[in-house]
Amino acid sequence: MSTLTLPAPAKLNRLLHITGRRPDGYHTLQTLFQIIDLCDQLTLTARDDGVIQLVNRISGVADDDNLIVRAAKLLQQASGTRQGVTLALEKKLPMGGGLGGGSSDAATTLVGLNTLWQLAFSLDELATLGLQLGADVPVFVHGHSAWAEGVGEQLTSATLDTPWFVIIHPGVSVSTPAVFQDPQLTRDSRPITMARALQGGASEWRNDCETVVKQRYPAIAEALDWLSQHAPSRLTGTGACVFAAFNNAQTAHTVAKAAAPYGSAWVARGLNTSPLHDALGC
Ligand SMILES: C[C@@](CO)(OP(=O)(O)O)[C@H](O)COP(=O)(O)OP(=O)(O)OC[C@H]1O[C@@H](n2ccc(N)nc2=O)[C@H](O)[C@@H]1O
Ligand SMILES: Nc1ncnc2c1ncn2[C@@H]1O[C@H](COP(=O)(O)OP(=O)(O)O)[C@@H](O)[C@H]1O
Repeated sequence: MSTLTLPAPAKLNRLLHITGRRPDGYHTLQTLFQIIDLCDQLTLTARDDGVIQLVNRISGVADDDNLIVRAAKLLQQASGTRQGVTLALEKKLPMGGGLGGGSSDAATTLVGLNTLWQLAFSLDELATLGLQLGADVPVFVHGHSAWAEGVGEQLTSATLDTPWFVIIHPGVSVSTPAVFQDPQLTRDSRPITMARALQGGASEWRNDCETVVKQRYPAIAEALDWLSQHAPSRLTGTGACVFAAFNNAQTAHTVAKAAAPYGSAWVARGLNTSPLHDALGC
């Protein structure tokens, strides 16, 4: 097997609480990550000359900064393998939208190359490597919806409901560092247990970044206010995407169609296991 074509799914933060700030400035979080069936697609072709080659560039991202190139180099270095890879990424997920596409692309690279290069790293080892690339990489490496703590790396698998989500990208780009630096950000939410999060009603199912993000980006506030007329709606991550859950596909498609004035809209199904892991049988 010298070529693998694999999905890199997106995630939603069904809730996101900020519980504190570490001495290094990073914020401690509690979040419920849900994997969804909206995916990028990555084709990895093994090569024996050690070269890591990217065939299609992402506009605005230097090749050496592309998370799939960084993930492949990291794994090559960690394993000492002399093998290389040609990487072809079909990008469907909006960048910087809080859907975790870049992190998921990196995770698919790590998990896919582990198979292609026959390295036998465990998922825990790959997740630890992936954390160097971004806080959201470990959940995609483990491939299950999860309760996350710390900066998102302390994971407990969780089984969530699997509704159809309407996701709207209001077309603005959110600066994650600016949101986390905002003096008005709520950063003292009381830590809760996973059981409480899963049972919790509307008061727990909130995103602490939302107030600050709505103030800074009126287009996001407008999309949230509009979507909230149809179902309870929230921001994912630090945005820019907002989402709401529906219990049937038809209603979700009707709402997504009507969302056009507020941005690009998608319908995606909530999942508990990652299509990446389904594809590899792991
Ligand atoms: C908050 C989440 C939830 O999923 O947002 P999204 O990225 O998905 O929107 C993520 O954990 C984001 O993690 P990650 O994507 O690795 O964050 P980065 O872009 O590297 O963070 C940019 C900057 O935001 C701040 N930052 C980020 C994460 C965190 N837990 N505390 C922070 O204070 C830091 O200043 C950091 O330098
Ligand atoms: N393969 C990649 N796909 C997406 N973004 C990437 C990739 N490689 C590097 N990046 C950079 O990572 C940033 C965050 O990407 P992404 O994970 O899509 O957003 P978010 O963290 O908001 O969910 C992008 O704005 C881009 O500059």
